[in-house]
Amino acid sequence: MSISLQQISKSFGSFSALTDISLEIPGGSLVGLLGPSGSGKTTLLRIIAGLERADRGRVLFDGQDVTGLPVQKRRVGFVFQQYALFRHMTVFDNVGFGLRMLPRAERPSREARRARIMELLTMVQLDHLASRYPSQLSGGQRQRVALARALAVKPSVLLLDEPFGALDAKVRKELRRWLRHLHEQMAVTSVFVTHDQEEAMEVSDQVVVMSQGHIEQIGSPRTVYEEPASRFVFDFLGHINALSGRYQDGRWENGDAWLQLPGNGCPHGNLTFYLRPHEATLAHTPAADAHLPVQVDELSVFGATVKLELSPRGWQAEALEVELPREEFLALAPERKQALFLRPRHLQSITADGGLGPVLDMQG
Ligand SMILES: Nc1ncnc2c1ncn2[C@@H]1O[C@H](COP(=O)(O)OP(=O)(O)OP(=O)(O)O)[C@@H](O)[C@H]1O
Repeated sequence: MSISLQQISKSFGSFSALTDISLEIPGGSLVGLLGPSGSGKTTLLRIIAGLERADRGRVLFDGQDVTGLPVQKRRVGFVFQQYALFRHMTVFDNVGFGLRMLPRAERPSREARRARIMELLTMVQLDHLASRYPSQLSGGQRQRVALARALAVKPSVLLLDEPFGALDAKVRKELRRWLRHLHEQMAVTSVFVTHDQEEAMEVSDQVVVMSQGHIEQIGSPRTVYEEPASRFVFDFLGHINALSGRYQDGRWENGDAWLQLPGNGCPHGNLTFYLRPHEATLAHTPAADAHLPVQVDELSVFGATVKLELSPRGWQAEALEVELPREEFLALAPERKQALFLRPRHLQSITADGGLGPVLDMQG
């Protein structure tokens, strides 16, 4: 079932929560709505569900206008962060609840319901816990029951609002992979809300980045990360280091720090660069084209890349963060408090009006 949102706007009193949102969600895809708190993700999800009415615009399911249809008639399944399972019902009865509530004409027989429930419980790998009560399950298991329950009535659209938000990091990661896998099996059009970049990037076919009630960018995880359409997207997806200074004729300066940049494409005057942590190297001596003295504050020696927190020496910048491949880190063998030199490989310039300017690649 494809979903088409056409020029959706929604205000709460004088506050505009969504402004002119248009979005095409292909049938069978898994779309992540990503944005900071208050950007309108949940409101948009509720409008798709029919739990909230838009002030303007239309919602279409497979080309059919469902704008005026109430939630019960839209065949949507939900999973929320704190999905309250029925505490007095077993896992089996929780999953079967929606099926029992169907109008008599649509309700499957007792045997068919039982088969469907067991099929779903097997799919979420909880068939062995069918007779437990929610209080006897872990948080991750409860969310899997919630998901099985949402899928029981064969929804045409599955909506998930921060489904793993309340769980610890390890369980979240497991459930993400598992949701991806489940989605591949079921191919039900799914929209999920998250403010966690990693989650959106790992799970979604398409990411919709939202800010202040509008869409900043729609694209594959790779596109939004590698080709951000705006400064907001660049900033929001992953950590950035901001290097601000004065630029003239290819040379950028800030206190003792300077860069001799390729080309001469930036406007003279104040100029800020964004630098991703993995797009820089560190050395014991400055390079011919980069003199950015730093001191090592913290090292996080965990996994295939090593994260270093640095502070500038003799120039002004917020604390800097650099990620080095493990071999590069071992060859450099830096220690806390050690003085080193930072060399960017790839810089994104920011224009005076706050937009994205030219990208500069340092030679070599
Ligand atoms: N029923 C309501 N009445 C008044 N304001 C509301 C209502 N629902 C949402 N808002 C406001 O609309 C804005 C968008 O809220 P929404 O819940 O959609 O954001 P969100 O991106 O999902 O945020 P979060 O990640 O914190 O859940 C917020 O500023 C919120 O305070």
